[in-house]
Amino acid sequence: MARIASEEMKQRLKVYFIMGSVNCKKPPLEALTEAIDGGITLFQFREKGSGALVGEQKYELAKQLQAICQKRGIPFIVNDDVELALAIDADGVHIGQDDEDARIVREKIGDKILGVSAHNLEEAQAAVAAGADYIGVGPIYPTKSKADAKQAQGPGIIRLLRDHGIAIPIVGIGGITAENAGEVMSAGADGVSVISAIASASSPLLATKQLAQAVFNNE
Ligand SMILES: C=C1C=NC(C(F)(F)F)=NC1=N
Ligand SMILES: [Mg+2]
Repeated sequence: MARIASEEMKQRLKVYFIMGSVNCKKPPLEALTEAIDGGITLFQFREKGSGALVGEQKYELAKQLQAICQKRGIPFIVNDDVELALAIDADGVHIGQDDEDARIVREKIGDKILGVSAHNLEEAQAAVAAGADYIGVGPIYPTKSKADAKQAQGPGIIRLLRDHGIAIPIVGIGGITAENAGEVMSAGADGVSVISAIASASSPLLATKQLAQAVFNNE
């Protein structure tokens, strides 16, 4: 299997749903099914925060969510946990600046998708050099989903990266909703990623449709 092409990565990043059991109003399997029906293009399993599952329970939930994604042709990305990603043969991993070094992770996962969080130009340049397939840039707006989130930077950070020649696929993250997704895309992002906008919606199906509409109206 070869590395994912940049163009395909950009298409996959359009409507990127990130979720774990602690984020969901509905049962996780239901929330994911509705999000897929609503048009997400990529999924990340992020089992993190107080009350998150660990060990066997985390493994089982990952397998169940992965099975739903595989049936519907949605790539399955695992956050942080490279060993879990390898154990279940996930489609990729996402790592932050405080996780394992991106170069080491790239060696471990071969041609699987590698996403790296970046908060500034230096981190973005380092992620490109390490062989990332995409970078997650943010938090764009204030977020409640990540307890240790950095200061929100606004969509201008994405424009700054593009103006400084960062051409790698970029997904914005942090407090993104159907209302502000358009300006994130206009700033030069290839897509938007969300947790609570879909996971805590009373209708993840409707929330996803509205978010997808905002993204595709501003491609
Ligand atoms: C902290 C994160 C930052 N960005 C992303 C993504 F949207 F996938 F790029 N995922 C994360 N878990
Ligand atoms: Mg991390």
